[in-house]
Amino acid sequence: MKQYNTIKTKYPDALLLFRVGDFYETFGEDAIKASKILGIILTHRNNGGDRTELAGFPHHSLNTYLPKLVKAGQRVAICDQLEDPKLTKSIVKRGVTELVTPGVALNDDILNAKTNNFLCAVHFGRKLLGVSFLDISTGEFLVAEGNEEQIDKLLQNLSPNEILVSKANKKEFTELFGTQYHTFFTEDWLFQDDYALETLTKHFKTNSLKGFGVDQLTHGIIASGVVLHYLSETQHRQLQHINTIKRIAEEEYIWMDRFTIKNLELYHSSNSNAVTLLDVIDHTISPMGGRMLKRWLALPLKNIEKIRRRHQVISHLKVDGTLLQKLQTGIKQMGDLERLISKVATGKIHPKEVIQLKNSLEAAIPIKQLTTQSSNEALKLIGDQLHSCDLLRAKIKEMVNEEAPVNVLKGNTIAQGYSEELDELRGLAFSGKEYLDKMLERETELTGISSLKIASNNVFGYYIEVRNTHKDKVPDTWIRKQTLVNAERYITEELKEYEAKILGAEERIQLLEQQLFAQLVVWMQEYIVPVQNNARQIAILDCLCGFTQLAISNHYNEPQLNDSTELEIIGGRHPVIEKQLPLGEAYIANDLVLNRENQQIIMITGPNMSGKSAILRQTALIVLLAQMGSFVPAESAKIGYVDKIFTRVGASDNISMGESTFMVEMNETASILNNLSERSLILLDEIGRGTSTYDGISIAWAISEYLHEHPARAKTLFATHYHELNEMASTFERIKNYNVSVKELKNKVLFLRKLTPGGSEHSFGIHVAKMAGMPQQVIQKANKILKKLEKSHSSEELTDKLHAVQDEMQLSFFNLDDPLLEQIKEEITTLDINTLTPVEALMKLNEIKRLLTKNKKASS
Ligand SMILES: Nc1ncnc2c1ncn2[C@@H]1O[C@H](COP(=O)(O)OP(=O)(O)OP(=O)(O)O)[C@@H](O)[C@H]1O
Repeated sequence: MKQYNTIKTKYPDALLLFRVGDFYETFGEDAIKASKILGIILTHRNNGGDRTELAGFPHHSLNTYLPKLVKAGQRVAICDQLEDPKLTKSIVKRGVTELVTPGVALNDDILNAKTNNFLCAVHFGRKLLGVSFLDISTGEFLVAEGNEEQIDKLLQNLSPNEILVSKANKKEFTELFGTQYHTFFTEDWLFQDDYALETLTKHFKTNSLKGFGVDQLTHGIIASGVVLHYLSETQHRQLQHINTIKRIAEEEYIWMDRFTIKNLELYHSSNSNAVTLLDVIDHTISPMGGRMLKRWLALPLKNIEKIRRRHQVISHLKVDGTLLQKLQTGIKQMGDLERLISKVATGKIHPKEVIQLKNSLEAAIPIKQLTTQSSNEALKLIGDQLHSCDLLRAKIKEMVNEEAPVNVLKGNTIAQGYSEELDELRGLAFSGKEYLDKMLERETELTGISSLKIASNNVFGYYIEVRNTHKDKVPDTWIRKQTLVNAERYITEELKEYEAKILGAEERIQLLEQQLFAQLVVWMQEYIVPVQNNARQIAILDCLCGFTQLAISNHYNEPQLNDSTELEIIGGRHPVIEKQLPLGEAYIANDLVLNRENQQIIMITGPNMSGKSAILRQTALIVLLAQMGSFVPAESAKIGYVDKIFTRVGASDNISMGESTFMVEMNETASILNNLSERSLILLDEIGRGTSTYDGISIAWAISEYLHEHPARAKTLFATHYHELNEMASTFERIKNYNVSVKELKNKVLFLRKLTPGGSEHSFGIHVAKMAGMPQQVIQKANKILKKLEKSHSSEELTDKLHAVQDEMQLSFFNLDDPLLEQIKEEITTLDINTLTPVEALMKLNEIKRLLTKNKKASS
């Protein structure tokens, strides 16, 4: 226990698995936790009067229990016996050989094949935050920096399994990013620029980080340094596969904030059973392809050329079905190249996996041939970049047995014919039977005993057994070892010698196989870079083949990307909803045009359940799919590439805890209005409905007007129940009204789901209530109340009032030509909010106030 306690104090935050003989034991608090998580029995033992809890499991079950502990969010320190207990008289030496945490895992049972397992660190700088992501199982190492929103978005997109934050920023981190992540709060001193730079340059064996193009990211570098430091702290020191660090070049990708990622249900859904976009579009067949697709979804491109290249490959493969099939057959035969080669680097690969690696590389050969011969440039490029790894494959073939076991100690790993010494020893060990048969024959003849038998047991090894009837014929040189009822067992000098030779040979074989295998693994490390590159090319190819499959099976078409700012979708569909409809029900396709000239904002009205949200979301998803490089669920689509997608859903659809839901809605919307660009696509779904009708209409009106008047003229779809907003179209030239049509049949509503020009008169909420099976009395009463209300608050009255306000206020900020207001506008627009402290902001406000009051006094 003294030894245990000394080791435990070094790992206070981890659950310590303490090897005792054939068991891993846990004590005290750890035992209570382990027994709960693993469902193993909790016992007690008295320890010099103190009662200690105890729970353990057999050491060979580590692979079963460890993943459960890590998946439950535990950091697990594995403490092993560092010497052979037989060779020591005192207490056996023990030490922690690995610290497994949710973000640092190499074990296949912990990892999810199609998902990266990122360890992340977030550094809080004075103005910016730095972030770094590292997947030790694949070798990817990424870095970025930005404001809270940008970091938040990256965290959402890359879903790290563990985040390291300095203790000093614990509160700040939880306030900004919530509590949904596994976090580990580390010592503050680690977050230092010089220490980080030293850690990184030492690892990469470079003088600076210039070569990686990340030397300017001071905060990102600090975060990256912390991540690398953590790896050594968790006893991971063989990291040759982490050979580069890449900046996440956010400016190259569509910007989506976290609300948008959530609202569009790209890869998570608030309802865990719901189907996400990823579920529908993922037709990849290799683990690395699956991981790549997630990355593409998180980071859709803006570069038209790059996007087109992906589309061209899909067009090509769609026509050449045989090529597609052949490529996919090849990809299917591959293991997880990326993770296999990482295991080579970390020295954790086992013989069977080496064979898998070889077979995977072999499967790449026909793929290389097929693609290099292709007339498609992008496919040809993939082929050219695939490395055939001839030497590596040949060496594995020569050295490792095709049927090699998982555990090298099981023997038969090194192929026959590779090592003369090994072959000789094997001959000796395996020719034993023949040797014993000969010995038996000889002794039978010499002694004249016909029923002699040679066998072995664990107690005294090889023996000769003589039945009692022949006892008296036994030579004097034999030594009696055991007496049975009907027989006696003897050993002889020759048998003992033979035994020693065999046992020696077996031990030597084991040692030699281990040595040779270890040498091979070290030799294989030369191939880390080419194999990693192959994995990347195969991942890209897998994604593109998957997109082709998707286009074929779901009838997607090629979108036309251009650098205009216009969006024209003909016959567009929602990729997820169309797959969910009951059998026989067809999804109704819709056309939609948005541009900055005459149709910038579309107000979509229509009853509940008519399909407003579906149109909004499908528009964003079609753009997103197109810019990921996929075909789209539409007859045709012309897309002026988009650089930001914002979506906001009215509060009652998006109930969040704690903060007022309306407040949340307004916060979210404010951040859109502050980040508009000419290429933004904005989807507002029922914004304003979280408050009273008048409040809601006023806010929705003001937001739409702001968007209309803003010089960016961002393309916007606004779904709303407030048909009063239809009035805006008469004043604002780029606002157009549409409705999702329904047909009224004798008090019933038939959803036509067609987007048609023009506004709609009322909301049909009561019809939907009726459809939902609300009792008849409730429906009748609601109808009566509605009629009364409509009489007393006619919506015409309301819209007249709105017009009056409009004339009076000339709300538009941008049309004001008062020189003082011009000056204030100038002041405000040139402010750099990012660098402003709260006090400076107050002072600025005070200054503006003074300007205004001075002006007022002067004019009075
Ligand atoms: N074009 C379509 N073709 C077929 N079914 C559709 C279509 N659009 C929507 N639906 C179906 O109608 C349901 C309701 O659509 P949606 O949520 O878009 O309505 P909504 O008008 O936004 O309703 P609410 O105002 O109540 O939020 C969808 O879940 C889907 O099942």
